Amino acid sequence: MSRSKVKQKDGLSTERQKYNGKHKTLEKQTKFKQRSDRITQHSTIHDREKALEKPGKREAISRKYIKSEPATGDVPAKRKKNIIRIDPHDTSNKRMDDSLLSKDVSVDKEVKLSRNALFRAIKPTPAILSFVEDNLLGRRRVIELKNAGYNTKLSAPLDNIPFSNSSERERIEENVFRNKLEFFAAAKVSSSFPTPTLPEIAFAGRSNVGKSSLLNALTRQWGVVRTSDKPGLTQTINFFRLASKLCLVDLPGYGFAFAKDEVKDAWEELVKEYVSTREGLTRVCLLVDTKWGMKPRDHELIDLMERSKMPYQIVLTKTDVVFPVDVARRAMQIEENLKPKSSVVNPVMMVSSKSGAGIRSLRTALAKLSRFVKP
Ligand SMILES: Nc1nc2c(ncn2[C@@H]2O[C@H](COP(=O)(O)OP(=O)(O)OP(=O)(O)O)[C@@H](O)[C@H]2O)c(=O)[nH]1
Ligand SMILES: [Mg+2]
Repeated sequence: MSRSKVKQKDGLSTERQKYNGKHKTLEKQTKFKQRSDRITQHSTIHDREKALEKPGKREAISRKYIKSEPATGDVPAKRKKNIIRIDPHDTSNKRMDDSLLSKDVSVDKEVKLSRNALFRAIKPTPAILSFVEDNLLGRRRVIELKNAGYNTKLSAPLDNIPFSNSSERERIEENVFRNKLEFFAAAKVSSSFPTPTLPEIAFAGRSNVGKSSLLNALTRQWGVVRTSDKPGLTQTINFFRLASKLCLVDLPGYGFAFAKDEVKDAWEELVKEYVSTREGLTRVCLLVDTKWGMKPRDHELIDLMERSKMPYQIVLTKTDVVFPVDVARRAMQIEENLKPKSSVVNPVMMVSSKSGAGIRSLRTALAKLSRFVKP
């Protein structure tokens, strides 16, 4: 046998071997597939039987199998789409008060806008504007406050430095407000008011306007009178004594507060009674939030004080949250509104218990009311 024939034979045998090998693997693969198909079929039937035993899952699983099973010829029925057609001329479903409501909202908006526009139209006089600037009232940057001598690290800065070189002011304040403020009585009903032995100055106003904070700032004793973010913290009439000079009275706020209506009404009645009948009450400081201005409840109290001839002083609070020009506008607006009133004490005072602006001026004005210190 020649070498080439041997090679050919060898080649043929290897090809056949290869073919046989391939054939065998194909056979193996088909067998394996058939067996796995049988297993899955078996397990499917087994699973389905199992699922049928569990009543809760029965429906869900059977739906799953129905989905996965090939369609057996019948075409699934098409689901009908629910189309809602709205007839533009049909008014049966329309709320009868729809048009009324929308009218109300628009009227409200108009009133609001016009009030806002009226406020913006107020042109503050140069005198008020320069007062606001000189006393660092209105929104300020920390750097400005630091440059003016405020200790911005304290929650209640001690003083408004620009006024500290007046010796008369210092003398008056030394005598009254450098004394330690002590809490001495709280009253929930008028019969338990303490006997009036000292001239009293009361702080009234809506809830959360900053009455308690102002008392702390005036006496430089942060924390003596409790304050809170939540309107309605002060719920009784609290009396504080400044040695034997003055009595400062923290009143519960009226208007919006986190309290039941009947409780709020009771506070309001108590405040009204105190303000109109209390002997020894020398001045009421009516606090008004600079941002929001006077509200109907403030006017109610003003009317009461006018009737009982009780002198009252308007104090704008939280001046640090609005622009200086708006502080000036608010002061002008209030002075203009209260022009016809006879018991109001002018001018309107402006303070910020947070930055300390205006505190010294108010302290001086109030110290003059003390029986022992004559200016
Ligand atoms: N930015 C700013 N916040 C202030 C100022 N004064 C008070 N606040 C904040 O206003 C909130 C209410 O202050 P309070 O002093 O408790 O107010 P109140 O009028 O005594 O409130 P009631 O006791 O609930 O009637 C607190 O979170 C104070 O920190 C202020 O001058 N500036
Ligand atoms: Mg309070």
